[in-house]
Amino acid sequence: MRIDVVTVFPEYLQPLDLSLIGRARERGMLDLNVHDLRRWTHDVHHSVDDSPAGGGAGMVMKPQPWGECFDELIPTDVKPRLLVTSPAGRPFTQAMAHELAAEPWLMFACGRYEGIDQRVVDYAAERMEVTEVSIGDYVLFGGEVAVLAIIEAVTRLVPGVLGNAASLDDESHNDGLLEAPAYTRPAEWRGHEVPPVLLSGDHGKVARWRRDQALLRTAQARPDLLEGLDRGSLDKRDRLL
Ligand SMILES: COc1cccc(Cn2ccc3ccc(-c4cc(N)[nH]n4)cc32)c1
Repeated sequence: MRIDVVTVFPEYLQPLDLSLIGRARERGMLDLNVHDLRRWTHDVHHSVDDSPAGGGAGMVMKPQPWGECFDELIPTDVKPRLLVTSPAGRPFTQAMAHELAAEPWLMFACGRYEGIDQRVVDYAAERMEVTEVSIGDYVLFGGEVAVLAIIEAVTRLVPGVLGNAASLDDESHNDGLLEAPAYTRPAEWRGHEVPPVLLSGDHGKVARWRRDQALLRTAQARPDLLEGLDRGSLDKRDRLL
């Protein structure tokens, strides 16, 4: 998978040099490149913003650097899927993470200020698939933190990036439920015990306990997820809960 990120703060994306994503890049599983948008500016101040048309507070990212960036990075015959993060975007979910993990080439445009001139999105949409994405109903300073979150969620689904594939099987949101609580050693810590079933060695009982905990956690924290659950995925025991 190829990923390109365009930003005026390339140093914000340095965490992508670390840990499992960093290892996957070293191993050639991810072709991930971060580009400084100011590379496509020509004035002495390398300016990327201008006053908002129609007035108002703040500044807006001007279209010219973005257009020249696309001209250089995107050939005529092969197009990436362009993701533009925004508070007004489509909510990012685990389902979208799986959708994006199937793409051969993703490009992320990180906005700043009050956002990017809309014509950049409209121009790009004439040439490639563009999706505006939100990671939550709150407003960040810019797109970089959202892009880091999305890239983590997407790349951990790319085969080989996450060492132990089993980790993907029973994680939160994978079966539509939140994950059961996790424990490790010691069996007792400051008066808190590991639930005895987890030390029983009975894999059937452990699986049942984890399923029950996942359903209870989901019902408590995210009842909305239960509404969307395919009833067929609930077995008889589930329905008793
Ligand atoms: C566009 O509308 C805006 C209005 C006021 C401020 C800002 C700040 N800002 C600039 C670029 C940018 C990109 C993404 C986000 C963002 C995404 C999520 N989920 N929260 N915040 C915020 C961004 C934008």
